[in-house]
Amino acid sequence: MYDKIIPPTTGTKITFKNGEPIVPDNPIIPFIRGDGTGIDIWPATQKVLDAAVAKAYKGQRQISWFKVYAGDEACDLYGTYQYLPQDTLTAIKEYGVAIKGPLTTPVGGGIRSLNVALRQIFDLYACVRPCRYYAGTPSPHKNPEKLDVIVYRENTEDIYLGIEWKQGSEIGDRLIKILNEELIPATPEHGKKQIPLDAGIGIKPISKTGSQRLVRRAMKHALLLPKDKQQVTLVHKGNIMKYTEGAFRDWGYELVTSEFRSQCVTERESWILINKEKNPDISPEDNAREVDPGYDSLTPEKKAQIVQEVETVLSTIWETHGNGQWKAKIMVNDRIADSIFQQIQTRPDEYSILATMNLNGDYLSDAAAAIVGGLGMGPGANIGDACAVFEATHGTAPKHAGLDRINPGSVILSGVMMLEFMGWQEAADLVKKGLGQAIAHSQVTYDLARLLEPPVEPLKCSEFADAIIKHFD
Ligand SMILES: NC(=O)C1=CN([C@@H]2O[C@H](COP(=O)(O)OP(=O)(O)OC[C@H]3O[C@@H](n4cnc5c(N)ncnc54)[C@H](OP(=O)(O)O)[C@@H]3O)[C@@H](O)[C@H]2O)C=CC1
Ligand SMILES: O=C(O)CCC(=O)C(=O)O
Ligand SMILES: [Mg+2]
Repeated sequence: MYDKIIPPTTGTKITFKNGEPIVPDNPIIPFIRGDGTGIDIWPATQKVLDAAVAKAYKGQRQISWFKVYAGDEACDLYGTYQYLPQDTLTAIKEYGVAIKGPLTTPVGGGIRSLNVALRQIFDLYACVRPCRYYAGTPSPHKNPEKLDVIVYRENTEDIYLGIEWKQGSEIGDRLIKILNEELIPATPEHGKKQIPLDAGIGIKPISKTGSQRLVRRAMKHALLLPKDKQQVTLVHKGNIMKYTEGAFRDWGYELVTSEFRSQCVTERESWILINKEKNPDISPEDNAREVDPGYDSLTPEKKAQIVQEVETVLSTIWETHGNGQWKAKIMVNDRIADSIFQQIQTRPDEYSILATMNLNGDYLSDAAAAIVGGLGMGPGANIGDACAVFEATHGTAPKHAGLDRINPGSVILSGVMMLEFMGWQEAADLVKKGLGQAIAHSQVTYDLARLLEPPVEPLKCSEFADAIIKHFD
């Protein structure tokens, strides 16, 4: 079955039923060490996870690690350009849950991202990146503890599908010609616009299916959160990209108000309900005027549409959501992408789950990680219905590779997410406790040490792992 790797002789595989993992006490879990600082981070992570499982379950449970290859390490073993060997794909498919270090992607040419490829091959459509603060972590923000968000990033489409044509390529030039001469003139709303002849071209597909399955997962996650965190914000740039990002927002609202109708309220619905709660006799028109401040200058058609919206909300959900009942439901709102970057800094405690498309989510997860301590503190998971691959938000940080200095926190916390996904909460809690205590005692790697005031002597990557384990007790 495998060409160059041999699975562990002990352990069994994790299987999936209805999208949920069924986990034996001795699961086989494939891991990819990763390029660059993967060489430092992975051993530290494995040591911490093994120690936590051993302490939590006293031998009743353990992980059988299965080393699989991708990136530079794979080329060393399998040959030139064998960045993602079939063995690795077979192992991840077979064992269902895997964890990986970062993999290099060249800029401007060369191979396409192996990280993105894994997400697409296994249809890991939800990239889940929690950003929460551990007390004592230095941050450029005054109140970093106020940020506690989970980025839910659509992981398989958008510009990351990688359908692009280089400037000057034959097909790229043909496409521009067809667009300029046929398709754009045939679309009146585009007027006389033309694509510059020396442009590179990328395609940004955003599908209804892809958008709605991501939002569905985000909503299911919201239901598991404490009441005051039950909120999903649809993040988009739909004012500019109307039929991709704008459609994402509309499909998101469509999904939540159909599949989660009894469990959620949208922000606009809440305004309509509040208006009636404050003034039970308010007319639909006055209610519409309150909901849309520019109402009086709108066209008659637009006014009628908003009045209709008010009437529909009141006739369909007043009984179930009115008189304050909506406060106990998941709040679904939306924000334009550029504004959410400032909102998570100026009003962090107003947000919880941020559901968005691939590119926005990529940017937003690095930005949110920065607030709670930087890329050394940014874990992540790529989740599908039959497979999950856990990995940090950051990349290979090549200038630190092999120096035993990088912060392994993000991959360790990705391991925590994996343990939680497996239902091994006791082991996950031990790691969180150990990591939290290490940071609280200023036992940190260079990235956090340099920000502490006064600065402290940094621990090595491996020493940080040891400090975490010591703080299990
Ligand atoms: N999922 C994946 O595997 C990903 C892969 N990549 C790939 O990684 C490569 C390098 O990308 P690059 O843009 O440099 O981004 P990186 O995330 O690798 O690193 C950028 C900087 O972030 C800080 N940083 C990153 N990781 C850590 C950590 N664990 N602890 C502390 N600080 C950290 C370092 O800052 P400083 O030096 O200032 O301390 C580092 O120089 C590229 O090929 C990219 O495509 C990128 C993102 C995700
Ligand atoms: O695949 C890559 O090299 C970068 C991906 C990335 O930045 C991310 O997923 O956050
Ligand atoms: Mg990124």
